[in-house]
Amino acid sequence: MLLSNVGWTTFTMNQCFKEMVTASSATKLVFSLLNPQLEKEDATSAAQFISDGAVQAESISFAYLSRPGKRVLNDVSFTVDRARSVAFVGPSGGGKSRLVNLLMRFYDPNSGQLWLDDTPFSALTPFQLRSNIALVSQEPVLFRATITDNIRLGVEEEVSDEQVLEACRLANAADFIRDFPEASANIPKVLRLPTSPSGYATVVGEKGRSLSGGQKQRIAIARALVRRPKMIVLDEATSALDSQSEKAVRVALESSAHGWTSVMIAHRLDAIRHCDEICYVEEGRIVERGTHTELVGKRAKYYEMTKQQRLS
Ligand SMILES: Nc1ncnc2c1ncn2[C@@H]1O[C@H](COP(=O)(O)OP(=O)(O)OP(=O)(O)O)[C@@H](O)[C@H]1O
Repeated sequence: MLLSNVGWTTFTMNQCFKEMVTASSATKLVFSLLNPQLEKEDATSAAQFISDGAVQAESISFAYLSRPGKRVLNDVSFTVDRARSVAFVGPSGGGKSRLVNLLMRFYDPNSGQLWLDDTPFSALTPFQLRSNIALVSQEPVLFRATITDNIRLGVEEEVSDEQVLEACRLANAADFIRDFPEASANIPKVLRLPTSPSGYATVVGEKGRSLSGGQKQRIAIARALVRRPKMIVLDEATSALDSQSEKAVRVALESSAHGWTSVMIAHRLDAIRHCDEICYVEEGRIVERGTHTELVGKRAKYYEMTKQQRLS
């Protein structure tokens, strides 16, 4: 999503990555290519911003420049307290992904304001914001590098092997990674995990071609977790998992157990029914909100969705 938002083609990125050896050098290059301004801000800015993980949207509206007359978000307000979870559901085209775009500050709202704790988004640099919020999208971008390097990608500070393993365990990825062959002939020793040499040193093909959709999604979740974010945004991030695997990830990621805040978007209601609050988004507005039980009790739009999915 980030790549498409700045207009880079996959072809260009592939060219860049052909000669890459380590993820850390790749990361620096990617970030500077994607947004030179970010690097500048980074160098001159601003203290690191450490959030509690509470987010608030106050009457936000948004329209694309190409369609100024059509508000894809219209007077949307919500609050997610620290370590709580909120889900956005609703029909296709309702505006859920636009909300994620605003939360990650890929765009700014035309009116209204978003807050991270008590600080308006507009007072934070993108770097300050994104170092607190990790996004996992439906189709994560993986690079031709080892699984470990794909997971460590973008993290400036030291990430230990144990942290990588723990993140993979939570993301329900540890088992399939352990069973992968190590493509040892081509891997410099320095890239191998001493604690678990097999699997993690496997080089995934370009764009993660050698992995299934569900495996890519779980690696992307592990990548988000090693950043130790205050907030995790899951945009259809488990859509390719079977229901057993999705449940394992969901239980492991419970916000209350880890202290992070989660924002989830999903079409499969099974994946979000446990959230503290569920918002039904339609035509750019939140038209229903409450817990799963409350919304089912309303016998309205959310309830209809549960019926379509045969969910009780
Ligand atoms: N780049 C764009 N320019 C103009 N309109 C856009 C653009 N991207 C999305 N839209 C419009 O914004 C509206 C909201 O789209 P959005 O992707 O947020 O919906 P969604 O609820 O996430 O849908 P889905 O569940 O299918 O992912 C849609 O009407 C869509 O056509």
